[in-house]
Amino acid sequence: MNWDHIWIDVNIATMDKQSASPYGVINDAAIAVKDDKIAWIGARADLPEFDVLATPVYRGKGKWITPGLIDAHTHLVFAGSRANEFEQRLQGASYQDIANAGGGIISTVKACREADEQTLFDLGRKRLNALAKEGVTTVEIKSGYGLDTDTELKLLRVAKTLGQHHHVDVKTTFLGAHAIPPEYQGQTDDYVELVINDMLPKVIENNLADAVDVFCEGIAFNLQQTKQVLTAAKNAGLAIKLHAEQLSNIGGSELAAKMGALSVDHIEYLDENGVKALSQNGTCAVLLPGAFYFLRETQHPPIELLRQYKVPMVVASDFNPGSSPICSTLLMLNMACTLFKLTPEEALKGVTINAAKALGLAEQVGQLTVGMQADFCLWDISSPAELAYIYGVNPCEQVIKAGKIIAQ
Ligand SMILES: N=CN[C@@H](CCC(=O)O)C(=O)O
Ligand SMILES: [Zn+2]
Repeated sequence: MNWDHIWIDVNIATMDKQSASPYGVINDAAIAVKDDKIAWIGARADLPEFDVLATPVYRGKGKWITPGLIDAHTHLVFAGSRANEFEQRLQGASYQDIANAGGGIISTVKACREADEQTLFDLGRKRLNALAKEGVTTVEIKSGYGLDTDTELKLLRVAKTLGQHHHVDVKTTFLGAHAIPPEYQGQTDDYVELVINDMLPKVIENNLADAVDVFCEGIAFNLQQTKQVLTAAKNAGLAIKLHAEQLSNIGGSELAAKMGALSVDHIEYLDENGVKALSQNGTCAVLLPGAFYFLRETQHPPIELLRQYKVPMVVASDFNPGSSPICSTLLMLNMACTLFKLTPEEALKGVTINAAKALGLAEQVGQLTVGMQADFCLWDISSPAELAYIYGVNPCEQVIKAGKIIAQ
């Protein structure tokens, strides 16, 4: 066998959906890499003969390998701080009160319009580095803090450039319909027209986005406006997804699922009809425990129904300055278990195999099987459940991205 390198003396949580064992575990395993792909994986005892003199062999000393983590929902390119709003909320103001008074998302919009690309890039790189250190190898980044054509394009360009300069793969999402900008107050339909007829064509022309998202909510865009944006995106051949049912239930998830959305995200207020729609259309449910925690929400997402209807559950950081200023995908595993009662295995699926599906990457990443991209991490843990159990001492010892060993 002619491989680039091999890992032995490791236990592997493959997250292989065909495996009968929890986490797809293979104990005393080996994994071989050729080019950017997994060339062989299995029990070490079954490892075929290979050229021992020509192939570097790395020993994991009994540690664990998992797929590289995937954060399927972030807003990590932004400028400014909203610590003042954090203080206001602690004194009793709600997230909606602050948004209605012209703060919230709009306050970050002002900061992003003023920031130049280099500043946004530097801020984004720091945050991407923080995620990467904890084993993240793929991340989704949304725009949505520009709300005018130039700034939306600027944010997407920065996100794309981050992906080109970093070993972490970046998928970009155009979220022009995130909030109504001050200059369009009271004219939401006109703003939607700008999103569809000016921003979206330029996003497409410059190949800046893989998907389109909308914040479908009482304080943002209604069902009809949401449908218009998602239809335009679909017609242009882009994937669609939705911020939905975060603060109320206005039926966005059902609409998006029926339109073939990859995912609906937040979904605290999702009801059984909505869950059924996700199940029937193969739409993922993206759970964002960081926002639930930071906004001290009380309405829990319908985890039991999602299980019952076998909807793939994804766990993501939603890293952003307003509702989830927590730049750690790993911490989300713990929060998904403590706040939403996911099992550690469900949580880990939520940042690997299911997160890959939510980004349309199920054939490339998210599980460790032959032919998949060689994105994996070596962890200093004694079982995979430890990734969700303990937080604060980074257990990520090594990252392999597309077959390359990344200096940690
Ligand atoms: N819910 C809408 N958008 C973001 C929050 C953005 C912000 O408050 O800046 C979210 O996913 O939570
Ligand atoms: Zn979000």
